[in-house]
Amino acid sequence: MKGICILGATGSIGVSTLDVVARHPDQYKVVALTANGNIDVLYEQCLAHRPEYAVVVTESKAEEFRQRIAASPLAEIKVLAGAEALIEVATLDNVDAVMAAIVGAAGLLPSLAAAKAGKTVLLANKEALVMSGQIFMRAVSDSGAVLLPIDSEHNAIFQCMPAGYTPGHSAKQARRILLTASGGPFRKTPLELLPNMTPDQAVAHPKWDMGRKISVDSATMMNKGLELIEACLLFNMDPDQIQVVIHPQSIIHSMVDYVDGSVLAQMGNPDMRTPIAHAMAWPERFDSGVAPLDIFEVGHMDFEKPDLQRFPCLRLAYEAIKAGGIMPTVLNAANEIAVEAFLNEEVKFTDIAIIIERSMAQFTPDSADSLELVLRADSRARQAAKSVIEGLAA
Ligand SMILES: NC(=O)C1=CN([C@@H]2O[C@H](COP(=O)(O)OP(=O)(O)OC[C@H]3O[C@@H](n4cnc5c(N)ncnc54)[C@H](OP(=O)(O)O)[C@@H]3O)[C@@H](O)[C@H]2O)C=CC1
Ligand SMILES: CC(=O)[C@@H](O)[C@H](O)COP(=O)(O)O
Ligand SMILES: [Mn+2]
Repeated sequence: MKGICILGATGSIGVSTLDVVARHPDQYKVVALTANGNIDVLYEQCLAHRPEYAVVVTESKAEEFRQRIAASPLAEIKVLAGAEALIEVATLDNVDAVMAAIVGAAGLLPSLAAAKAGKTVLLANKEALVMSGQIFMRAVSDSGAVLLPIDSEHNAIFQCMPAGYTPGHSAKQARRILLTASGGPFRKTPLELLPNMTPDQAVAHPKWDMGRKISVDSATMMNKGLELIEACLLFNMDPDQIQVVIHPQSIIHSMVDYVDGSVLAQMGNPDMRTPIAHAMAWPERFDSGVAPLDIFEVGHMDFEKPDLQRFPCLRLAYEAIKAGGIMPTVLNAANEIAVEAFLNEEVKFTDIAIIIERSMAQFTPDSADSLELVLRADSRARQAAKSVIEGLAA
């Protein structure tokens, strides 16, 4: 029996993870669940899964949650508050696996703590890896942690790697990765209409049901930019070895091209329970609840080159990873600020790329060799992006 801690339990990945956990009560026991402030969903999850710990990051919500728990049949659950508590539960002795599913930079410190503690890290929180890069990968190799990709493309690539492959290493006979992308909701939208796209239109992903931030990232294709950087780190490849391919059906979740000309692909219905179950059962397999793929229903599959004029965020991500140093951290931080402003209707959809580009222009690719340097770059980039937004509004 493995103990699991789910960071970001109340989000889209967290809910899918608990769905998989519920199918395998003989293999997984929920030790800890965490939320930022969504205590209604957290309460229902506690009722269903009876964790030892529940963490609510927002202090006022944590107090409300404590009172609700105390007056319920769940009184034995220990309720912790604040961001420090995320680290505490991610490193508990009886936690074997940590699902890193907090959105954005807020997930970095607990995910990194899990890696340093030698846990099996099920990594959905791509922003944590993009912003910390080699620091994260070194923490994994130094501690002997097991790092398993949850992001559908990276999980697919991992499945297409040779037997015995460990993330972070080169697979010598693999010469290229074909990283698939749906193209998002605006793949065919006339360019002149893009500035008018609303948050509701941007989060209406054609194939995947996800949280709001990653859905906007898919619409700008910054999601693919972050995934490009994630793939360079996880599979030890140069950005030039990674070809982004728009595949609107989202049935192939990525491919690996080998030196002998073989191209291996992983396919399946677009449902995150597949990569989650794959990683949770690895190196075995177990049921995810996902229906078998109806290949006749799929009928045919299309592939297109991404248009960098339509998707400037993808170009910015290539520039950031090629520049190196703190630039991926800056890219990620500026994107988080820009997406938040867009979701709050403070800036236009097309301003997202402008904000990131103008923020990046204020930085040089200085060293990102320590956590302190990364956190400082993250904070400075957020400030830069906020100043750009003020400039746009003026
Ligand atoms: N959704 C998907 O299909 C996929 C997601 N991913 C990645 O997985 C991660 C999670 O995505 P997704 O589940 O869609 O996101 P959601 O927005 O649905 O969920 C985010 C989770 O993080 C919590 N959270 C938000 N802010 C904080 C904070 N400051 N401190 C602590 N916890 C916080 C939320 O808590 P609360 O509910 O209380 O606000 C919630 O549990 C992202 O990094 C995303 O890129 C990767 C591939 C696919
Ligand atoms: C499910 C998943 O892994 C997402 O990251 C997905 O890839 C988003 O779709 P896009 O290809 O549109 O970014
Ligand atoms: Mn993905």
